[in-house]
Amino acid sequence: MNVLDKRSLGAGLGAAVLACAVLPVVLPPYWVYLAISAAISAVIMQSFGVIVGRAGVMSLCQMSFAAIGAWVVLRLNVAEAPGGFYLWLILGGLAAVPVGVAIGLPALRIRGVNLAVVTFGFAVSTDIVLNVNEFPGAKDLTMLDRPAPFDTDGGYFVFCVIVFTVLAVALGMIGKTRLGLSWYELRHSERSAAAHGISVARSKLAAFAISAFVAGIGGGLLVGQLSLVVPQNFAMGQSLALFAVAVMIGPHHPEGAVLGGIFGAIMGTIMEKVSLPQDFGGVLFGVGALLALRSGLSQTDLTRMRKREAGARKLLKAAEDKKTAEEQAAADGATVDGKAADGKSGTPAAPLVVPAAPRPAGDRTPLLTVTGMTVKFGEVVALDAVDLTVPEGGVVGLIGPNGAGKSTFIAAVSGFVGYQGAVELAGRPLDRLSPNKRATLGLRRTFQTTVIAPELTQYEYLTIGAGRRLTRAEADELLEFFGCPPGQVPVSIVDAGSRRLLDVAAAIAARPKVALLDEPAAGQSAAESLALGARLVAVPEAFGVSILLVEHDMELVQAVCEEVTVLDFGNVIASGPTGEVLEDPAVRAAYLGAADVPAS
Ligand SMILES: Nc1ncnc2c1ncn2[C@@H]1O[C@H](COP(=O)(O)OP(=O)(O)OP(=O)(O)O)[C@@H](O)[C@H]1O
Repeated sequence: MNVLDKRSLGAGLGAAVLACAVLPVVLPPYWVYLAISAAISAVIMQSFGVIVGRAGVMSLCQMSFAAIGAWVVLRLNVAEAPGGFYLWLILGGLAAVPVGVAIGLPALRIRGVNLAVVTFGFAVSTDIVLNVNEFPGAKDLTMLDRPAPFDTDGGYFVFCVIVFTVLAVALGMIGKTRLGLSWYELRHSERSAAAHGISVARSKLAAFAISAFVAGIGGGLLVGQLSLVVPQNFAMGQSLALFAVAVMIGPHHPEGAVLGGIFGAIMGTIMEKVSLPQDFGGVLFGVGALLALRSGLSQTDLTRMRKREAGARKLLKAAEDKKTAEEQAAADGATVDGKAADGKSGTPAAPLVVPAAPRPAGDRTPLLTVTGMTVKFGEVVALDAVDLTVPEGGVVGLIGPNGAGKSTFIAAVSGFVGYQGAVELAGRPLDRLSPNKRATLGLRRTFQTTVIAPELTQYEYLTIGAGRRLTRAEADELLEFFGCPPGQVPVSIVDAGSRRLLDVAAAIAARPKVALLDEPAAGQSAAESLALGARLVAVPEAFGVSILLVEHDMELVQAVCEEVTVLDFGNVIASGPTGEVLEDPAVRAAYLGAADVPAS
């Protein structure tokens, strides 16, 4: 846990203790009652925080999960089950979990508005079922008695704050795990998550399960407040209003959940005081949610990000100063291929090195073997029986003009696109495996368009990529090796070129057998591209990772790749040692144009 987290935890616990000590004493009884409602709403908000705020799933049925928690608590109360309220509360949360998983299943195939409709459908069904079947104890008014010492309103407020705090700490800890970080990645790009070996299905279902548990606890707490609940307490309109608050405020951060809880609980009273209809509060939430959806970030995300960015800019500045000094020293001593580094903002020191000479292919063991790879998109034959091998410890290139099929090749080999043919990694056939399974077996890839969650720091992104918690030293070594900004710097202020390098670093962090890199030099200056080349050449020895490089930058390809395969209209038109292939008249004619090929 870093210093910032400890500070936030201290501040959060301090605020909770203060609220418990002061509010029940100074507030009039009605406001203490409202404070309980706010604390319970804050708990339910945390369930939105997991599924909406972190995983980015549009779930409109959280109050239905809360209703399940409430139903179980009341049922156990009527049955006078052993264990008492505390145990019943947990059982209510647990009872919501399988339902959460069941509702999460459609999320594996559909997303966005369609998924929102499915979850809303569940909310409507729950509404109907609840209205037809009363809650246990409603008929004969079997009320729930709050347990001592939390039996007074003031005491129950303290209990609700304790439950909120325990959940907030637990969710904060989950948020730091790879599962928690993967939710942020899912929110922005499911394919990136899969490429990092994350099971999208498992990760989404876990988010549904945990959010349902938290909502179930919230429902049970509501029973403790009201002694008996009615269907209207869990109406679908409630889910909608709280969803809007969640999107607007961002309850995946505790301060957002508290704010959301307070808004949710007191908005009605405020509207009444200013003589506006109560529903007007919902309209305000809806407008706020629309604004947040447009920017893609909630209010607490933005506030936290600004804070983090302010601190990180100093680190970036220091890195830039260091880079300038290194460039100056290098410029005093030598130039690279006659070109000067351009000092692009936000990119830290890229060592100005002359690229390593290509190494002979030798008789190395084939590590990745692709045979007869054919991919068709309708009438378009994107790949036609392509063979390619990446040897152990090798860096090989895949080049070709725009539309030749290079990205399709990477997509097919990594399991994102269906194909005919065979892919073997270290002798193991991969053809029936999903992208995330291929990734966990040691086949990583990067994308031409890099999508990295801006909420993450670079350290956190490396953790996702590595599939395990890296030591600070390991992470720093990787970032330095690839010339990325310091690890604490949030992705939100890292420039596009550096994000690509970070993506490569994250792929290598997992120490896969083979990394498929799709145009990693795009967005880099000429000097940065050459520096990247020197790094890629060193990757097999430094990290034990072989590389397939897709690039348009011929100087980089020539400097880095011992062998190269050329595609044109999905067909291999040449393959072999880089120098020979680039001299091939067929390659020059079909693809490069003589003027583009640097003399070797
Ligand atoms: N999802 C898709 N649906 C239909 N056609 C596709 C799809 N993806 C790629 N293609 C087609 O397959 C062919 C190969 O495209 P691909 O993106 O693999 O080429 P590329 O060599 O990576 O090009 P570039 O260098 O521009 O990235 C192109 O004709 C492209 O239009």
